[in-house]
Amino acid sequence: MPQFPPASAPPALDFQQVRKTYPGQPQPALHDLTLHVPRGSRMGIIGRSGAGKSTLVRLISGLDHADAGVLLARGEVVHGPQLRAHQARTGLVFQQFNLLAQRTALQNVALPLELRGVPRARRDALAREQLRLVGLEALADRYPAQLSGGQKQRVGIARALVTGPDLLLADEATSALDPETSASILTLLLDIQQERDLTLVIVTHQMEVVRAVTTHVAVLDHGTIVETGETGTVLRAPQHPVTRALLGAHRPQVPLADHETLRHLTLPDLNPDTLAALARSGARLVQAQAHLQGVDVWLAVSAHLPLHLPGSAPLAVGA
Ligand SMILES: Nc1ncnc2c1ncn2[C@@H]1O[C@H](COP(=O)(O)OP(=O)(O)OP(=O)(O)O)[C@@H](O)[C@H]1O
Repeated sequence: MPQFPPASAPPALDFQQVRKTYPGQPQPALHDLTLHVPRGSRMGIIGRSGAGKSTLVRLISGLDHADAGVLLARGEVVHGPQLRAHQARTGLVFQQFNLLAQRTALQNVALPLELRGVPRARRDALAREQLRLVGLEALADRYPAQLSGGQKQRVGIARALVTGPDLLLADEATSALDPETSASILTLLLDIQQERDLTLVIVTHQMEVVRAVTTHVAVLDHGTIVETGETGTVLRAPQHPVTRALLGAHRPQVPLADHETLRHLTLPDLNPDTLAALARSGARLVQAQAHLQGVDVWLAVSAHLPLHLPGSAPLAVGA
């Protein structure tokens, strides 16, 4: 189980009743948005297209400000002089990498230090250290055009880390990558988060990203958080239709008998007892995928039988 600081420690981020309306727009892009990101957590923020994810990223990163409500970072209001301090402690990883084409990998990573006036020898040493951390030390002198998508993202991550942030914000960081590269980048982010004890906020439209790495999740829809909680809990028993729809996006296409319905569950594991209990309940295992929170299973269930699993009350059959 992940360890979090005592409840008295201020959350890494605390949004209270935040609203943001773009000029000329009748509807706010964000409204009544309340969100707590515990320190040391890995928070996934998920939502469909247009839900407000990019707007939220802009507020968290301090690139834009809210019209109403309060945004606290590490217990302090992000406003005025605090904004700079917040930005200095927040690393950003982007979907399109945002590397400068005319700079080498090393020079890209060193850029935030250069902007802060760190002397060259020192910034190059620090940038090289970050490149080593992401496994790219040997490619330090290559230009972005000479790197693969995954390598570019590793450079982007090294650049985000070079100033020593305590909060890392990854905005659709794996959306432009193929599944295998995406998995390796998520593993890297997870390793770094644990090694450096960072708070990681991952904004994504992909539920599999949430499943793979997060400890907590917040579901954004029409500019507000409609469901939030520990990832395992939300995945096991999603309460909001949007969460269920996002989870159901990977519903396997399998033929079902007339008396069967397809049921999705997240189980702590798939041990022989669980498998035997599924068989006794007349449930047919259609698909199983292991991830950090447990095992995601799709079952074909006989509509007239409740599901009995070890350690849980009988589960009604439903969508
Ligand atoms: N600069 C802008 N001016 C006016 N309206 C905007 C602007 N940026 C976003 N919006 C609107 O705000 C709402 C939220 O948009 P946002 O880009 O934050 O959503 P998103 O969840 O990031 O979507 P996507 O996944 O498609 O990128 C949408 O209705 C969008 O049309």
